[in-house]
Amino acid sequence: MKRSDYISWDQYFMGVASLSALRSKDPNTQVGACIINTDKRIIGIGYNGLPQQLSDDEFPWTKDGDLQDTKYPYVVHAEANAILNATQSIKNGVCYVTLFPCHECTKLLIQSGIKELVYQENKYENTPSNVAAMRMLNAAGVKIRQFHLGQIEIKP
Ligand SMILES: Nc1nc(=O)n([C@H]2C[C@H](O)[C@@H](COP(=O)(O)O)O2)cc1CO
Ligand SMILES: [Zn+2]
Repeated sequence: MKRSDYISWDQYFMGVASLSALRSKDPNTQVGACIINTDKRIIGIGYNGLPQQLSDDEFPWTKDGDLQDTKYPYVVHAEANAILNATQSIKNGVCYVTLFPCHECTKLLIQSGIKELVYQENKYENTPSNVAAMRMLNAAGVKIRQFHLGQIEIKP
């Protein structure tokens, strides 16, 4: 008889997104994203980090100060990296992300044809970026749902 305690699709894809987030060098917020196609195949993964060729040791990771002295102008968001890393069109795909997307990534996701967004946390709920993102996702008819990974037991 087959095992009954295997992980669900949601746990699997959010698990991949969470594992990806562990690669982030951001000391404050680590985000991971995993995009799947309509066949439930993973077609793009990403985490928040600097563009390639830029040194994680030479650019700032701070939140405060003049914009150019913070991480904000330099970091590529997890969702943007997942889109850029995609091996095929993400049209009609689903994006699993550990943190609700910002307004900029939301535009990229909508424009790439994502039809569903599954997020885990939403620690910036009600900020202007979050409200704008939610407005665009709703207007574009993207299905939005929250999914908490919870504890996954890794067994042989
Ligand atoms: N959905 C997201 N994907 C992301 O990759 N990020 C990144 C950008 C920064 O590296 C970090 C947020 O930094 P902080 O302001 O929480 O210290 O997370 C942020 C969000 C939030 O909208
Ligand atoms: Zn973003």
